[in-house]
Amino acid sequence: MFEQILSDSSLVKTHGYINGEWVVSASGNLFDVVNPATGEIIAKVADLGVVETQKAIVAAHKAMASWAKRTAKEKSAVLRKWFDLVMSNQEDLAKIMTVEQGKVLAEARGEVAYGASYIEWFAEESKRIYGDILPNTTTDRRSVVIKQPIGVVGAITPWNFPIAMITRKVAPALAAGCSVVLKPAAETPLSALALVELAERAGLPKGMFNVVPGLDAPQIGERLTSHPLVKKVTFTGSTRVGKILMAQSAQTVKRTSMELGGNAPVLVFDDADLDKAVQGAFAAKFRNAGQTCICANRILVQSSIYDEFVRRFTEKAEQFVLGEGLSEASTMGPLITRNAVEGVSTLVADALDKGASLTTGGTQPAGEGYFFTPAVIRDLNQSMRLSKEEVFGPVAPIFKFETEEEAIEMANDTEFGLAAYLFTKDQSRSWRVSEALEYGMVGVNETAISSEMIPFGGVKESGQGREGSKYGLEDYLEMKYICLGDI
Ligand SMILES: NC(=O)c1ccc[n+]([C@@H]2O[C@H](COP(=O)([O-])OP(=O)(O)OC[C@H]3O[C@@H](n4cnc5c(N)ncnc54)[C@H](O)[C@@H]3O)[C@@H](O)[C@H]2O)c1
Ligand SMILES: O=C[C@H](O)CS(=O)(=O)O
Repeated sequence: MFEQILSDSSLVKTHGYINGEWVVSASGNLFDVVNPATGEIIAKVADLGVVETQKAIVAAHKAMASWAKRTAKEKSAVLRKWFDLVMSNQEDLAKIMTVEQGKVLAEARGEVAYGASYIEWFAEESKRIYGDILPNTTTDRRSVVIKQPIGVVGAITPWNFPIAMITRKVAPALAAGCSVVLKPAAETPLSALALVELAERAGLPKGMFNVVPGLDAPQIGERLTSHPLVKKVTFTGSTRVGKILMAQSAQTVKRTSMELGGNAPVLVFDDADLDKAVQGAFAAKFRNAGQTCICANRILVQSSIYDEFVRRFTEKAEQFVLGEGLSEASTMGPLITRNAVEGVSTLVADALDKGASLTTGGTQPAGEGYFFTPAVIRDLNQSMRLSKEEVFGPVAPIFKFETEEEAIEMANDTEFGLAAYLFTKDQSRSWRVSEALEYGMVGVNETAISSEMIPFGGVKESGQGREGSKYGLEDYLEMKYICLGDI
């Protein structure tokens, strides 16, 4: 097994974690965790279901009372200790992530630090939950607003950022005083289980953070969205699943936070710094082998610089070294599954069938891993699936536009609204276009826009709520108005 590459092999956990105990499935079932670079089974994890989810919810509910009695500073200290432990185990966590998700080690190390930054940030924010005293209509009363934890949080997360998508939810939930029942993606449970092991080592009380790995996501999700003790559902994943969870949550009027699908356009105007635009679009496209929700999904380039942009972008794409993420020589890993490769291949074939052309890549190398050579496609049109669908893979469709108005129309022609980017030296254009783009986040001459200090989230069918920043706690707090009469 791969544990021998770790300094602390006890971080590899294969049971669920409920109420401070490592538990096997009531059914005795296990599911395989596969290394996408080799197709090999690297672990067998307990396949938990409704029975265990129910137990986790009850434990989470009971645990909140004692956590609520701790001061903000005491909560902060536990979160800070958790942050310190994640960072001191960064290398092991990165290796666990690479073998189960595939991303190259350098990216995995970066994600561990990025995920840890949310714990650090909310360790501090836990001391900044403020209320309010409001003016009144009479002099014999006082109006007070206090903030209280919303309650037990059900969380469901994706495989593409196996640590950061979890800490971006669990850290603010704990900071706000909420307990959590998490169902991680079945493709990447080991990262989630290592995280909760470190939370336990940090002194987080039992029941405050529970992890329910399981293959039957719909049944676990149904429990989390319908149980009356769960007051909040927070989800990161596809818009398709987000809609299911929102509908299920409506039956008990749960509050939801949804971080859903994306279809990010990159607008490159002819007055842009071309090198900066190529580099920015390239980084946004190929991070995590193109498997991020804010990846450059459509690259829109003004006609006068189109050919030169395509040439320079292609030149960079041809430099990737595909390989297993543990190898320092690799600069791009595999996709998450064989199905993901087939999905990306189908999108490329559709574009080529309708008249587009490849300038590089677009092939499936021989071997057991789920690799796809980074593809650059030119001369596309709006009839092609790549103009509408989220690629979630290393394929860069480069579209041409003539005018600013046409670029904005193309960019907004999608049900998604997560992130968008534009490159221009014209300051008035940067404001004009940023305000016209129907997206929750806009990068101007920059595509590395994510951090724990910004409000991450989308509009339209990319979701609701924000994660991170000074706004991030609000999703886990309820506001209570107290009217003090007879003053
Ligand atoms: N907005 C963001 O911050 C963000 C971040 C990462 C990924 N995503 C999006 O996620 C998608 C890719 O991730 P994915 O393939 O893991 O998404 P997915 O929606 O297939 O799965 C996400 C999670 O939901 C679970 N799930 C699936 N069906 C479910 C159901 N019926 N009920 C309950 N849970 C269910 C999965 O097991 C997984 O844990 C892309 O669309 C990407 O844009 C968005
Ligand atoms: O895939 C979605 C992630 O939220 C992207 S980022 O790592 O937060 O930029």
